[in-house]
Amino acid sequence: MAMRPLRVGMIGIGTVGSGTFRVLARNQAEIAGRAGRGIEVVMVAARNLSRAAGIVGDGVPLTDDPMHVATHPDVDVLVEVAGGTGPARDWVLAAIAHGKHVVTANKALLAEHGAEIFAAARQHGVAVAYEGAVAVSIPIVKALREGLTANRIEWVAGIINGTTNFILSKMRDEDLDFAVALAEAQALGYAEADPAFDIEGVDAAHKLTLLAANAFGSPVRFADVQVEGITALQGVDVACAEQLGYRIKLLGIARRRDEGVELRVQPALVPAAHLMAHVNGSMNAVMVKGDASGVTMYYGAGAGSEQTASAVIADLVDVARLDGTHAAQRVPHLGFHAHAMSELPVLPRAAVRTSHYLRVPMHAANQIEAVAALLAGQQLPVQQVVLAAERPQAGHQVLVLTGLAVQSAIDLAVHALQAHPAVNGAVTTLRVEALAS
Ligand SMILES: NC(=O)c1ccc[n+]([C@@H]2O[C@H](COP(=O)([O-])OP(=O)(O)OC[C@H]3O[C@@H](n4cnc5c(N)ncnc54)[C@H](O)[C@@H]3O)[C@@H](O)[C@H]2O)c1
Ligand SMILES: N[C@@H](CCO)C(=O)O
Repeated sequence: MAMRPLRVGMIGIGTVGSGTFRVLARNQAEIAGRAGRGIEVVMVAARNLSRAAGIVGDGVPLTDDPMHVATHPDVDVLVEVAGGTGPARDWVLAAIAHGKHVVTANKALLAEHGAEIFAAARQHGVAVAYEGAVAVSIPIVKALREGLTANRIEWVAGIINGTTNFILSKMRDEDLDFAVALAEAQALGYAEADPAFDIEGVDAAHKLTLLAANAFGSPVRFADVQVEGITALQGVDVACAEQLGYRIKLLGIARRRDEGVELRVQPALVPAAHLMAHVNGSMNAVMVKGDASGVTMYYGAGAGSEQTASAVIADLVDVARLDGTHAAQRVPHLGFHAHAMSELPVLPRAAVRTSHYLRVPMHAANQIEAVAALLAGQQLPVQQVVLAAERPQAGHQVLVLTGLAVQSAIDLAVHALQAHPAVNGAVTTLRVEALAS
């Protein structure tokens, strides 16, 4: 006997919701063939009901009350694609309490309330699936949680925000102004409702929180992520990085060290020859280093309507296949079973060890020696000290690439440089990431 369709209640029918509705309808037969049964949207909550009707047609009941969908007996699985954290937490917890599975693309919700939501889901034996929340079209949660389960994961690093990568690419390739590039990303549906989440690195930090938990078996720890966005990044550094053979990318990095884990989102220099340097526009890429697998790399769209729908629907297919199994027993929400998860100390900023780029503005030309002598006195491992190419308005600049050094040593060197009479203004520092081993 054919199984009855999986009945979906959806909250939000904007960029992601409308894409999900469209792809579910277009690929109905393939999706049902994979899921073992049909997947039907039976109810949608929207703010603007007439706009929603234009997307879903007459056949799907609409409401402006999300809680009605979250708790309705005809709904088997709640798809939360409205965004935000406060009300979304209430809807999701209500759905779980009513025995419903949840699929969400809302990384802010899970980064902030994941511990509570996953605990509730375990208690009620339901799934909370969130592939669409991280690097949308790339099945990276699945890769970490299922494909790489043999490994002790050493690090995860990547470009995990489409909007900022789009802006950086436009600034570099088309010399487009930051604000114009951001407006374009918003018009294309890539940016968060509040784009400060993208450009300040917060969205990438939300995603990194979920990746790190799946990689290391540690609870979601958003508050511990060191977060730096791209708003303070200057065009001159993009050009100077190019001169040195690097490109600047906003990276999320979670790395296991002997003393603890690094969790950080920062603009960083990546070697121009590295694959990561060639991830452009709204594309994302994630690298994972496992002790057995070695380095693996995943590439795909990082934002967009149907690109995110692809992941949301994959989660729905997983739910459709559960068929009465206790969801958290089949695949734990964060890759590890709850009893096997453990807190890991997070390294403070001062203890993070990487190579660094320094741009030192000088009063006069040809003052490389002054900078080199000062850095030698600081016992900083220096790999390269060169003059920046002449740029009108940029003044005289010396560029430095260091070897591996902890942040506290860099801070001391910058302090000393700042006090040097030959130095003319603020020294800029950025991390350099080899992303090699
Ligand atoms: N846009 C992307 O590329 C993308 C990718 C991955 C994840 N996400 C995440 O997916 C979620 C939705 O993003 P989006 O881009 O589709 O946003 P959106 O603004 O395009 O759509 C959200 C929709 O939800 C509706 N909504 C909000 N609050 C509501 C409420 N109380 N009741 C009924 N409807 C409500 C809004 O009116 C809007 O139509 C967010 O959590 C976002 O972070 C977005
Ligand atoms: N605003 C997000 C959407 C995808 O999560 C981004 O640009 O990456």
